[in-house]
Amino acid sequence: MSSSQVYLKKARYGKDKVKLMKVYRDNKWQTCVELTICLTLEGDIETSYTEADNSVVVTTDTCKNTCYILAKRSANVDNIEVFGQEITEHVLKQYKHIHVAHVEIIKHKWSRMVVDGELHPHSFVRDGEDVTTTHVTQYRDGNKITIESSLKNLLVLKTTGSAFHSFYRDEYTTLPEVWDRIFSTSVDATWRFTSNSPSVLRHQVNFPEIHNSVKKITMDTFAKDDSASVQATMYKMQQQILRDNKAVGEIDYALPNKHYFGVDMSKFKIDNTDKNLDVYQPVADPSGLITATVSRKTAAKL
Ligand SMILES: O=c1[nH]c(=O)c2[nH]c(=O)[nH]c2[nH]1
Repeated sequence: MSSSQVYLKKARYGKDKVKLMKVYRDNKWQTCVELTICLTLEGDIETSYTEADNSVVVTTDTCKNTCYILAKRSANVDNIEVFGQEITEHVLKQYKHIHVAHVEIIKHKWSRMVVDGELHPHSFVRDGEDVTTTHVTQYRDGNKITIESSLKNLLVLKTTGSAFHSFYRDEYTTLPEVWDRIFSTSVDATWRFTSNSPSVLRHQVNFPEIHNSVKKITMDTFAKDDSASVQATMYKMQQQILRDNKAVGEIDYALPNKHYFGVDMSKFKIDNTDKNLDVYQPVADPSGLITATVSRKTAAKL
């Protein structure tokens, strides 16, 4: 293939899996924040690919150093959307040929320990594999910024209060209708903010409060809803989140339906059905996968 037939359509590079821990010390009380960061850059970098011109390359090692140095200076490492913006703003100010900065941050969970019935000042426990994340993208063009944040891997289960019946049936359908089943899922929720004003996003949105609200609404709705299906329960979560969080423009959910099927004990003349059903087989795969995006008809007010 001659070189005239191809062109560099897209290019983006940087450092992934930058692991970082910051400890804030306030007299007796200490707080720790553990992050995994991916910082990637776009801009006038084509010649590094097409002409082996490294003069335009801000090294991936520099990207890593930038994360550590800004973490050292920042009072906001815990507030991942704001810390992400601090990094994107720095990159666009420092490197005039870089036009888009992406920062993806995963915040790992360290919850304060309760020891002898009291919160401990400097000991923490990983009490769940759920994480919060953000992806901040800042563009030189128009000073535009987008922020997409998530709650991931929140594993939940309820032993009743979930049914699934009256679904479409044809000659391919074998699933029995159920009025009472186990419902378990691993929540993956992603919500978006968009603004042409980075300073509005930075100063007028309480990002940690929104993370807490998404988690609380997800768990409250999951527990309280008399679920007709994963689809219907999910939509209730999304509606409530948009109702309570005016800065959020749109929210996606992806909920795997982690099946627990009753074990067939009829061969042993044991009734493990209906009211006698209490032994289940968790089935890792295949799992259902239910997704939806719920958006505002008019843009979020920011
Ligand atoms: O809540 C559910 N939604 C489905 O679409 C579905 N499909 C299925 O087999 N079980 C379920 N459960």
